[in-house]
Amino acid sequence: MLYSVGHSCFHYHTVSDVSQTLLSKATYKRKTPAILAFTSKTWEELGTLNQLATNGYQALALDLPDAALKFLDRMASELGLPVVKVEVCPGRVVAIMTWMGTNPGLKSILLNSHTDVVPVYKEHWKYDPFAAFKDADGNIYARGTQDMKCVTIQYIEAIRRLKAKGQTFARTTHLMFVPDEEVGGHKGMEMFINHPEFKNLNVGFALDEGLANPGEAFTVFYGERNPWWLTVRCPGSPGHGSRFVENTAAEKLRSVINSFLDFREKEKHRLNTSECFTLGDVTTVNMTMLNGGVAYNVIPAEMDVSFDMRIPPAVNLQEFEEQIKRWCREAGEDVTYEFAQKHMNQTVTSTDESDPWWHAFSCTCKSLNMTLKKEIFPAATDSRFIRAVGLPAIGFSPMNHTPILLHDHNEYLNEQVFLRGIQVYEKLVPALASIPPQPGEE
Ligand SMILES: CSCC[C@H](NC=O)C(=O)O
Ligand SMILES: [Zn+2]
Ligand SMILES: [Zn+2]
Repeated sequence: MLYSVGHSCFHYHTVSDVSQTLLSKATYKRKTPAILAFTSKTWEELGTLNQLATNGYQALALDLPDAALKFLDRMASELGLPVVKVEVCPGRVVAIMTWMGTNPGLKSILLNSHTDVVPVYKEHWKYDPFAAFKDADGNIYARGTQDMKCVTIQYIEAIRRLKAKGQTFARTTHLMFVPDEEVGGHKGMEMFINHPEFKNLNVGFALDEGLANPGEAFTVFYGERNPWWLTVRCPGSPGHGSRFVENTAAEKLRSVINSFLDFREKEKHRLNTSECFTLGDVTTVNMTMLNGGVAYNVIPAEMDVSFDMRIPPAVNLQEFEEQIKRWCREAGEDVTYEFAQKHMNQTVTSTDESDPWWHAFSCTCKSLNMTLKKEIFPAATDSRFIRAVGLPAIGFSPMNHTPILLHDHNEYLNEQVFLRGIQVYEKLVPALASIPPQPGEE
């Protein structure tokens, strides 16, 4: 499932990925790619891929997004499961395979995975990142081995084994495959979660992706930090580069950068000095883009800086924004900020043993001698949309003894770890799908 765009040999898996890179090419250079890439304007401005091709961008293999859906169709027919497909946005299809329970009135189990992956820097890979090469140690190298093709296939193979054994369960299990996660889920899960077809699924509990754990334990995620992406605009007085002009954009910019990065240092220190903190427990701030200036000797009328911030659920978001406002005020006159992403939902999923879903999940893992580490997910997954509508969701990718390599060069997963993961779902699905009716159900 690749888009190959001529001129460069990157591989893309969503239209947004294509547009995001094209935006950084000449015509759109003056604008901020990451911000534009999340507005509907982007794609309309760019036109269709055919138009791009006539403008010198050769777009190849455009039918390839269908390849994932064709693959899923084949899996569904092998499993003997019906598939429903919903085009949530033009060209963005959510596919759902449904294994009906014997008591379909009960809330269902959702096994979610995303079909897109992030691009690669091919030259930094030991093997072709789209060939799934397995080395002598059984390590399978490919983009998506950890994020999250492994989980998709583990779900499918677990269901295949359970069905082959002739098992049935009271609750229905849905396998859902969504596009767009890697670029924010706005044209995937965020759209679908409010779609009548989603409500029809009658979901009671969801599993979605997590992260590898380099040690013996398995990490499970019961909440996520909220992503805030913002650009701070620093206007100032222009003038000749040889003079001491008052009220310059750069002086304000310096103050803004210092405030944000001083805070970054404090949070880093908090993380490094506390035994019990993980990345999900502190706020990260990274300066990711810097814009401004037209010539060496022209003091610019504006300079802008962008930050990627990730805020734990326990932080008071109103107070946090007040702090940002203060930093802007302190930087000087007319310093403003605007959000490209501002997630505000701080719902976390219960991991109390009295919660029937968590109880079934954790007891099953215990029975498999798995140690679980409960954490807040440091980045953002589609689970945040599931939790935002009030449904419990656990982020879990059964990979222990595995370095965290998602989005990295040479992403790999060992076949033994992968195969064990199938066994894990082979136990988890029956446990979850057999939870007896709860008060208020039926
Ligand atoms: C703000 S939406 C961004 C979603 C993205 N998810 C996966 O990497 C992330 O950067 O966490
Ligand atoms: Zn992912
Ligand atoms: Zn990812």
